Amino acid sequence: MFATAPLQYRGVPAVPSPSRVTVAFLAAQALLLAGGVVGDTTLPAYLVVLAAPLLALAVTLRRALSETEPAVRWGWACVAASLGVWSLGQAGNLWWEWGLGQHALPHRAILLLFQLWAVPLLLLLARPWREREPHTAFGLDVLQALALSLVWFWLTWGSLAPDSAPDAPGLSVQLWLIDTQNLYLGVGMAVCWSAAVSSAERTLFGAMSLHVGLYTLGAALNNHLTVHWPEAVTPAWSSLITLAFLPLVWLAWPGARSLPSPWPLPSRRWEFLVRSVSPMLLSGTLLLLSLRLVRLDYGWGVAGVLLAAGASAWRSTLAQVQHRLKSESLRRQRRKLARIAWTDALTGVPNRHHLKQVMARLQQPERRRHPPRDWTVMMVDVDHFKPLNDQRGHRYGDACLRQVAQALSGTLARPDDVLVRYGGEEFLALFPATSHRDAPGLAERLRGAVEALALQHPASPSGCVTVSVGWASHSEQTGELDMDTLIAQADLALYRAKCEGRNRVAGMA
Ligand SMILES: Nc1nc2c(ncn2[C@@H]2O[C@H](COP(=O)(O)OP(=O)(O)OP(=O)(O)O)[C@@H](O)[C@H]2O)c(=O)[nH]1
Repeated sequence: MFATAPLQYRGVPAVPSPSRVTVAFLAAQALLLAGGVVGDTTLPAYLVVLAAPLLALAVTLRRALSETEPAVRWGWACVAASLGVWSLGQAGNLWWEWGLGQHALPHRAILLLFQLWAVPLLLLLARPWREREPHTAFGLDVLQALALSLVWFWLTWGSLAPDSAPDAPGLSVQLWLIDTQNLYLGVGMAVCWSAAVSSAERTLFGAMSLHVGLYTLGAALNNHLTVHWPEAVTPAWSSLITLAFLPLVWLAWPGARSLPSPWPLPSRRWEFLVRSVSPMLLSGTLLLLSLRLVRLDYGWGVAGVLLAAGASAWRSTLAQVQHRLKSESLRRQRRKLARIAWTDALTGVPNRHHLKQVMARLQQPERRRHPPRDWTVMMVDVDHFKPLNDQRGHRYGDACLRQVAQALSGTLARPDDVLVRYGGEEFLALFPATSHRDAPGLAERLRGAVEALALQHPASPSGCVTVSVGWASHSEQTGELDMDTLIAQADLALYRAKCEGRNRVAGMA
């Protein structure tokens, strides 16, 4: 009987479930911020808002380390990196407002950190999933994602004075730009979610769609209310942005159940479309935003346009090169497979499939205009092969077959002559443009070549391995060539040679 109780590992502490951790976090947040435990000061709110992404960072990093699918591992690592940058921004906020007592817009560097949060997420969206790419393409993607974030930063905050108050005129336009950026990332994640194939991929993009979606909503509410209705936004309310990070804690928890998808499994065409378009996402968006930036800052705008154009040109060149290399290697593999498929593994001479190929080639239109007038087919069979196997073993029999095949091949003189292994110890030789006048001499050459090998055969009357050959010839004057009939006639002739005592040739004109 096997024990059915769950195994207990001594010394390993029980791992809490993601639901317990999330609920505990929310309870702690509620205790801190509601109930008047700490009043309405900003410090606890800032600490809670810093704790949530740090917790999500720890969980996603652990998930990245334990993930087995390389593409998904890379994805979780990107998420962890973005959470790290966001946490830095939040720490900056804390220092700015609580440490320095500033209540105007945060320092530019802090705003920049909140913008750079998007860089790893842009890279996550732009990677061609599961495809290996050269390092240069990745380097260019990193450069473009950075440039895109900087351009976005420029467009959002560039025109605003550093010391603007939270209710400065024109600020709401900037906030709409932030919303657009968050929405862009959220829609991107949802599209990737809809094209995800494996359950690990679906969990990653599903969790990120929830995270970015909630973050977009929370940030929009927070930012717009702060500008238009400042008294409504207490630190307790704005700390609810933590809700955006908790789905990551829940879903990225190693071993957590995978997220059920609201979409049906993607069709091959949709998956293909999303994966093919995503690498061009960065260049396209950078180009559009840089064109907008040109009006504000000509130099940087043009630099952005050039980077986007150069990167997409480089990418398409790489794609061309990769395509050429792949099709070249496919062609080589196809040739190799064809060689394997048409060659007899034991003797190394062509097999029966090859015979069909040869027949098709000889009857190609350009050949049909001047087809060979005469054809000869020969069936060659090793004599007394069964007793040879019985007395000397199959290994010796195989070695003899190999040598016989090589000797027979060696007698073929013209490029169109073919020798194939037709069955166990039976070979077929096809001689186009060979008439019944030349056939007996050729057949004798085949027989003699094997006899000359002088391979020991204790059960043969001659003491060595011999073959019998039956030949049949077809001439143009006798009508259309029917290869099956010709082979059947050569077989009959072989039977005659066997009956007449073996180690001889017999034919049918
Ligand atoms: N070692 C070896 N034996 C093979 C192979 N293919 C077929 N054989 C053997 O070849 C033998 C053919 O036997 P038979 O058809 O009776 O012909 P035979 O003994 O040569 O007699 P005759 O053709 O009448 O002279 C069988 O024992 C097969 O097992 C092979 O690839 N390797």
